[in-house]
Amino acid sequence: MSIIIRNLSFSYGSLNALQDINLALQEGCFNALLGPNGAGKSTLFALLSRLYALQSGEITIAGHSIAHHPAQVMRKLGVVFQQSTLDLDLSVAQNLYYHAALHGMSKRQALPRITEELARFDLSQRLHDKVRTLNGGHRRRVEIARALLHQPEILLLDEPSVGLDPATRESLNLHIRQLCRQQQLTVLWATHLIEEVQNDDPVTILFKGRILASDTADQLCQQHQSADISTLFRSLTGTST
Ligand SMILES: Nc1ncnc2c1ncn2[C@@H]1O[C@H](COP(=O)(O)OP(=O)(O)OP(=O)(O)O)[C@@H](O)[C@H]1O
Repeated sequence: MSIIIRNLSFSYGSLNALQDINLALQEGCFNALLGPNGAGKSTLFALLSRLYALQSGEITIAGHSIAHHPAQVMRKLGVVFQQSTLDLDLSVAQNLYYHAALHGMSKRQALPRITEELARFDLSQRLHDKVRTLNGGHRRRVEIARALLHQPEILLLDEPSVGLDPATRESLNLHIRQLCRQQQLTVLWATHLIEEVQNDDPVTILFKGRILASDTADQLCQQHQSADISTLFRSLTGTST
């Protein structure tokens, strides 16, 4: 299941944050959305997750138009926002049960899902701890576990590794890649860190609200005769990340 975006534009007053975006994610893959600060990544996430209403263009998620079938879309989608939305004074369990309830799951239905996701992230022992006592990497893992509770087919992550140390960033990135391989999860991972992108990833480079390039990192480098994705990014945008 994938996301298809057609002719999407969005402005904040006179500022065009996204201009004529056309994009189809590769199913079951780690799709990277690469752009410097202000490129429009968070605005795109706000539209995909229905925080913002569409102004123009169309988005189809897992075959459903987000404008016409929002409930079906939300069932298929998991979202991890840039800023943490965990309640620090609730336990991990309380945060997860609350989210499960929002998706219509009873406590009895939620418990095996919570157990499974926390085990996957090596966090089973922290179930009854307050989120405040977890380090940044573990909080991120809880947020991802939460986004996966209702078994979405597509997972959106907006700069999930910001503020984490390099080793934690890498392990999070590898973990998400494993989910793509094992569960055919379709992932959209927004980042401004080029080292988080691998050569065979489908990559979209967003700059000042426009898509400058979209293909696998390898293909893009070949097409533009660039030594690597970092060099290509610099030559296309005039900036380094
Ligand atoms: N609520 C808002 N009101 C007005 N302008 C906004 C608002 N949110 C974002 N913008 C502007 O829209 C453009 C795109 O911002 P956006 O946050 O989507 O980019 P981004 O790629 O996510 O950047 P960052 O990595 O810094 O979050 C920027 O010029 C930003 O200043």
